[in-house]
Amino acid sequence: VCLLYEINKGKASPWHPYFLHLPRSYSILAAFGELETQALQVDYAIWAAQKAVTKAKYEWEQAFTLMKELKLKPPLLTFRAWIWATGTISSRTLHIPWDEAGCLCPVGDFFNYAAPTEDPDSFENVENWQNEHAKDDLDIHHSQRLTDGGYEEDVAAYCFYAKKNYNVGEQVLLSYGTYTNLELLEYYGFLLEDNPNEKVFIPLDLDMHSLSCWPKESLYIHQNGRPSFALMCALRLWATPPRQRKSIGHLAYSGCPISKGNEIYVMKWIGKKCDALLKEMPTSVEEDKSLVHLIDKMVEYENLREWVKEASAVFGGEFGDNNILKAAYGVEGDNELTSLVRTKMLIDRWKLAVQWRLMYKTVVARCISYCTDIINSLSTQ
Ligand SMILES: C[S@@+](CC[C@H](N)C(=O)[O-])C[C@H]1O[C@@H](n2cnc3c(N)ncnc32)[C@H](O)[C@@H]1O
Repeated sequence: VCLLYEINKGKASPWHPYFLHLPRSYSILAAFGELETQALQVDYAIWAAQKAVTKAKYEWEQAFTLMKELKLKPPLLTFRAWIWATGTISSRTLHIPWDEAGCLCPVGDFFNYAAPTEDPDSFENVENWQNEHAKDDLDIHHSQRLTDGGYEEDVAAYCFYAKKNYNVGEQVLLSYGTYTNLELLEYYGFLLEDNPNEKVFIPLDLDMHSLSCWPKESLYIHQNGRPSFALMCALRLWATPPRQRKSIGHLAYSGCPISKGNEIYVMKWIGKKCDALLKEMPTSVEEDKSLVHLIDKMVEYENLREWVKEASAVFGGEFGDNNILKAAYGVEGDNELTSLVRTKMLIDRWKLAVQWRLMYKTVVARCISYCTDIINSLSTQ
């Protein structure tokens, strides 16, 4: 509300020059329509998008009376304006200790994102703990200075630190935190093709959850295809006959294989599950790759209809019933320019959704290879 209120002041706002440089739109999940949401294809991602839209609508409705009382101009009262403000806040604010809303920081928000490669608190880094602690003790001041940025009271300024030596002309990147691709989409409206913090969730049976004490969010597959520490523990325990679970449960919880047979059983289960998951998907990895390529090629077409015609000859499904055209041209009262801008934004979001599911499937496929390798190596031992 504060941001829209300030925008409403136009040139009279001291923030006006900054506002002129802000993006016109965001591809955050809350901006996803039905087409892009369904294009995610995976249930939990679809739910995340639907939840983001519902939450934004609810918050907009809650703020509406106040915004009317503040006499905001009608375009600033719309849901689109609300999504824009939400996107600005979620993708550009910096953390400050005295206000949970964070702050907007002109110039400070110029830094693009680079993923941190290691989460020091993660269970996945168990082997590194000892070394890390030793290093921390020796080098505590140094490591503190290696934080990317933060508000520093002594200088009353937000300070940023380069975490490596950059060459002239090289882009300086900042870590905003550890995010999966779905989280990056939700808060920032982009994703990384190579995200070391990606987590892929596969459907598990109820008893797998109830057997172990691991929270649901810890049962996932890493970007490199390896099942997470907790997922392996939970499945090893689940694959152990109930009467033995108590006596050898400690092995599972410490992350050790229980037996060769148990390990092969678990790997086979994950491999089969992943294989079935890929087969159930409406499109394959290869099809998604071609679709991303085709979307990129779209800029070469002068006319969207022409492009859709060609694309629907290659792909049935998503182009069927002229979904894209309907979504792009379906808003009454749009002039040609508005319609063009709207279409471009829609296609941007749609591409992100296709990229997201492609990454999901790529990780699932990597997991199948990982499981096969383990099974092969255990079988020959
Ligand atoms: C705080 S701004 C960073 C500067 C940004 N280029 C700008 O001024 O709009 C955050 C936004 O930049 C974009 N962004 C940041 N890092 C990115 C990356 N690694 N790849 C693609 N887009 C990125 C996303 O749109 C994100 O919402």
